[in-house]
Amino acid sequence: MMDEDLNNAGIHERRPVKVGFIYLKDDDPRKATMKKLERFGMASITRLGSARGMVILTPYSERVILPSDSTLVKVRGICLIEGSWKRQDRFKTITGRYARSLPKLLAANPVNYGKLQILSSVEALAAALYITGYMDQAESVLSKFNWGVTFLRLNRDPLELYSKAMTAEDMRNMENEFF
Ligand SMILES: C[S@@+](CC[C@H](N)C(=O)[O-])C[C@H]1O[C@@H](n2cnc3c(N)ncnc32)[C@H](O)[C@@H]1O
Repeated sequence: MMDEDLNNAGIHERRPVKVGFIYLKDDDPRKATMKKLERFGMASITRLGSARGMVILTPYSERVILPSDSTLVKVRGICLIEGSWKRQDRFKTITGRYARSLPKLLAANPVNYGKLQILSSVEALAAALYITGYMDQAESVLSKFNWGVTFLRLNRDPLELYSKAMTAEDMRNMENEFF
């Protein structure tokens, strides 16, 4: 491999996973976690059409995210649905070819602290990044929130284990170990 190719390969490896979000404008924009990441240049609003080509995170997907989705995530990017949990009817039907749900985790954000599965968008994003091997980016997005580090602390053991799951069945068994 030529030096230039090696450099390009290195740059490609270091480039962060692309992060998008479908913005339903349900919540106060000052509180929406994806709007905050947008201000830091770490996420951008995505139209539904483009989002369908990304890995959409939704609790309604029957396919759980797995470590083997790492390349898919790198190539396609991750898309959150930034809407209110109180208006789930609005995002129930949003899905796509690469949609994934997350295994069970605890929320650490002040609105839903300690609740299972009711994650904020940034927590869901960080979990997906962690499970697929992008731990640095997971820490980096959470670092913008003063409770972000608590999410990793609260879920450290399950996340470590989930990041070794080979199959959806493995993942289910692992979830049962914790919750
Ligand atoms: C309902 S919104 C609420 C966002 C909140 N308003 C905020 O400021 O972060 C949370 C989003 O995170 C993702 N998410 C949360 N929990 C999830 C889970 N268990 N599985 C997959 N995605 C999840 C989904 O994209 C979901 O729409």
